[in-house]
Amino acid sequence: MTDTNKTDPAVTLPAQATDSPEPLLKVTGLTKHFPITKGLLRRQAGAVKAVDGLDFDVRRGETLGIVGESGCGKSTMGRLITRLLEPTGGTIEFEGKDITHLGVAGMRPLRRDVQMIFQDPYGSLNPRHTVGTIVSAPFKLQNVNPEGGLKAEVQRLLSLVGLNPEHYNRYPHEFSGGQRQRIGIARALALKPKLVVADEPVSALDVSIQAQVVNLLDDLQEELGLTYVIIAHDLSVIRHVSDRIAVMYLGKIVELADNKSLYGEPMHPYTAALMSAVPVPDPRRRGAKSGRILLKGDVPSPISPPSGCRFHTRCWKATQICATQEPPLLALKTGHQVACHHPENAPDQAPGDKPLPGAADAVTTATE
Ligand SMILES: Nc1ncnc2c1ncn2[C@@H]1O[C@H](COP(=O)(O)OP(=O)(O)OP(=O)(O)O)[C@@H](O)[C@H]1O
Repeated sequence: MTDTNKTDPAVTLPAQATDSPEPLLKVTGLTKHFPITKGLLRRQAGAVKAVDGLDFDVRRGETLGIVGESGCGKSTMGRLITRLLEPTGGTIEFEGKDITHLGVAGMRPLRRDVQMIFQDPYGSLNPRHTVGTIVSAPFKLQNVNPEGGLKAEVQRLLSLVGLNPEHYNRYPHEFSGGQRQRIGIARALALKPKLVVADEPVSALDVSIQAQVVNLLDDLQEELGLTYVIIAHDLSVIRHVSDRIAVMYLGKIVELADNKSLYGEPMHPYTAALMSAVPVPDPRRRGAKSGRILLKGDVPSPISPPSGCRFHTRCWKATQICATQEPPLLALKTGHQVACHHPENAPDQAPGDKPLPGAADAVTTATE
């Protein structure tokens, strides 16, 4: 089956307000430690520090991209802010209301406002249910009777995401990967949410289909005034969709900036390394000496992360202070925060500090 990215221009939902100065979501000191238990008595022997003190806002109408290597805590963060996971510490405020520890009943109205799109468009759809049943489910769960009837509303949503409304009675296996992700998007948008958290929404799709789904998300945002948090390990997807971007490393945000500033003048050495590893698509630049920074070694374990700056064990700029003092996330330029003692493209925060032995060998550089 072919995948189309056409949305029906006749179908619109009211746009949500985008001019309020209050952030839609505010996260302070957000932490999630998964306990590791041992023995018959399941004594706690340690913890996986998956998310370890995050501070950020999501503004109305924006797309905040979250990027970082596998295991840095992106999905855990997504599940915390949608309250699918209970945080260990910190606070989550949605429209100024503290929702950190709301129970099932308290969360009920919020379930309409905050929706999640998952990575695997097949695994997240029940194969025994028709598309009609899948997209109707949020209405039934929330006891919502749409004007004009449920079937008409579901068919309207299917056309909104570029699917044929006649396919209401088909099953997920009858659709392509991209179309299945569109079904997941229709389900997420059913109750007109204010915030949509998409965890790797295109990484399971063929590259040729990825752009179509990314463009659909873009179109729907404009049409419906949605606010997105998009989680991805792929820097080019994040660059394409995001207004602002948070870079995560081992459970922490190491850099947070607007798209242009982050890609134009990255400040954290980790961000610089991530970006220099992205292949250059422009054939004219392929032959140029781009000086790619190749990080050596693996990401350390989140069970016992390195002291001080968590990146210091892989950083070519690391000095004594990096091993002992955790750098705070500071705005070194307007709208550009970084947690680094020795940032790129900004004044050194600890000039004259002694380099750590072997730091210079933490990377190799490659020229193409
Ligand atoms: N339920 C859990 N119990 C124990 N550890 C967990 C649990 N969920 C996640 N983790 C661990 O927390 C850390 C962060 O995982 P998370 O899935 O949030 O990272 P990620 O950046 O989304 O990675 P990926 O892109 O591979 O999904 C990892 O070390 C992971 O093994």
